[in-house]
Amino acid sequence: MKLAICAVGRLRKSPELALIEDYLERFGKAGRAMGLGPASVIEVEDKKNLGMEAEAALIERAVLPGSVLVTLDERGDLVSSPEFAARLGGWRDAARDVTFVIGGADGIAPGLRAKADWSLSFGRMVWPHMLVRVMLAEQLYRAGQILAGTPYHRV
Ligand SMILES: C[S@@+](CC[C@H](N)C(=O)[O-])C[C@H]1O[C@@H](n2cnc3c(N)ncnc32)[C@H](O)[C@@H]1O
Repeated sequence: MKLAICAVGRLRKSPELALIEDYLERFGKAGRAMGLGPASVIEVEDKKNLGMEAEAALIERAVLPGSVLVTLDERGDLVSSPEFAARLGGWRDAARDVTFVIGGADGIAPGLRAKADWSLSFGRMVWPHMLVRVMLAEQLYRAGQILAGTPYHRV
């Protein structure tokens, strides 16, 4: 099962990048024995600044073929970490790859949002897209730990 985080904009060397790399590496290592992952980051960049629709076209080209399309959106579903883990486990059991899409400064174009299989919210507040990448990477690692039954996740 492959996972991709498809995001708008290039993340340069930064504390956020270090966190993302760390969580995704740990997720990949722990997930190998469970058929979870690996997870990679695919960055798209609208160099001409043509806006949300142009970004959406770039994102659609980068989506893993045949994958479950999940948009990260403050208007999406609010779920607990165990619920998120259960979804991930279900996709794994169904042999589905998953692409998570994080929008740029203007968000995700409505047309692309309408194509999503699921929309996930990290709360009703709007977070900077670089932080959303970090939060998603951590939740993937956490989900792997929940599915593995380790004590990392405590309620
Ligand atoms: C700065 S936000 C853009 C917000 C924009 N006003 C909009 O209408 O979507 C950039 C991206 O971060 C993600 N994001 C921001 N806050 C989020 C939240 N609470 N839950 C899930 N994703 C979020 C979304 O993918 C969003 O497109």
